[in-house]
Amino acid sequence: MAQNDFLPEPLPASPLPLFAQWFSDARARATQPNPDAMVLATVGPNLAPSARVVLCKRVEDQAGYIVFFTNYQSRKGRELTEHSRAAAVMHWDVLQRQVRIEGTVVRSPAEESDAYFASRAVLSRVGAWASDQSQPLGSRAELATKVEAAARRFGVAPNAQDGQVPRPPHWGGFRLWIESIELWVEAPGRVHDRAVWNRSISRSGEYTFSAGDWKSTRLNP
Ligand SMILES: Cc1cc2nc3c(=O)[nH]c(=O)nc-3n(C[C@H](O)[C@H](O)[C@H](O)COP(=O)(O)O)c2cc1C
Ligand SMILES: Cc1ncc(COP(=O)(O)O)c(C=O)c1O
Repeated sequence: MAQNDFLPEPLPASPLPLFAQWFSDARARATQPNPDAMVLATVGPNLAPSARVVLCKRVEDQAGYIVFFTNYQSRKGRELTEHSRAAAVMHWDVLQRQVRIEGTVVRSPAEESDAYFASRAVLSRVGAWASDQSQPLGSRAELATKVEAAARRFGVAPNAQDGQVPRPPHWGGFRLWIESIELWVEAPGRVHDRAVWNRSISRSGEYTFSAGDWKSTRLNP
């Protein structure tokens, strides 16, 4: 990206097409090994925040949510089940861009999780059965034994390229519905370009929200 390629003036009514463009720019330019990586923050007991990296597997810019996949019994999975509020941050250093998202999660429909799980490498599918994500583990050898047992259960050889491994019921997607999104562009002298868009959303179905209009605000850096 050219330096000083700032946010449009006036700001667009919806930030989502621009966000989707930034996300696809980062993937197309392969700016880093995992350009779809984002830090995901959740709320734990006593309102303590916790954060970790996950991969953003889909940007749904028409409806206004993003999707990531994980173990529903992991720490993040349990925290999101208890408190549905979450925040995510993407940063593409080479593009001098940052995106901050805040919103509410719902689990993805089972068919969508099935479809994504089926697209994963077979050993990643075996691993999802073997790993009780975020639970204590005695040793690496203990995990290797669990991986071997899961592979045997589904008839998958150690060097297999494919196999029939169904999705574990405790593994699937979350849709993070966007209520607030900030787009940030780096600028010389730390005089960066920032704008935030907010909207209200209300649950309209098991997986869906209806959303009000966006309100945009430029911010000091
Ligand atoms: C680049 C990268 C991508 C990752 N993507 C995912 C992911 O999409 N889903 C996931 O469950 N864990 C992913 N992880 C592992 C998580 O960061 C984390 O270690 C794990 O999910 C356990 O988090 P928790 O104990 O907070 O639930 C990724 C880690 C890295 C470094
Ligand atoms: C534990 C775990 N689950 C899920 C993912 C999501 O990516 P993929 O479905 O491409 O394996 C990752 C990516 O690093 C991961 O580490």
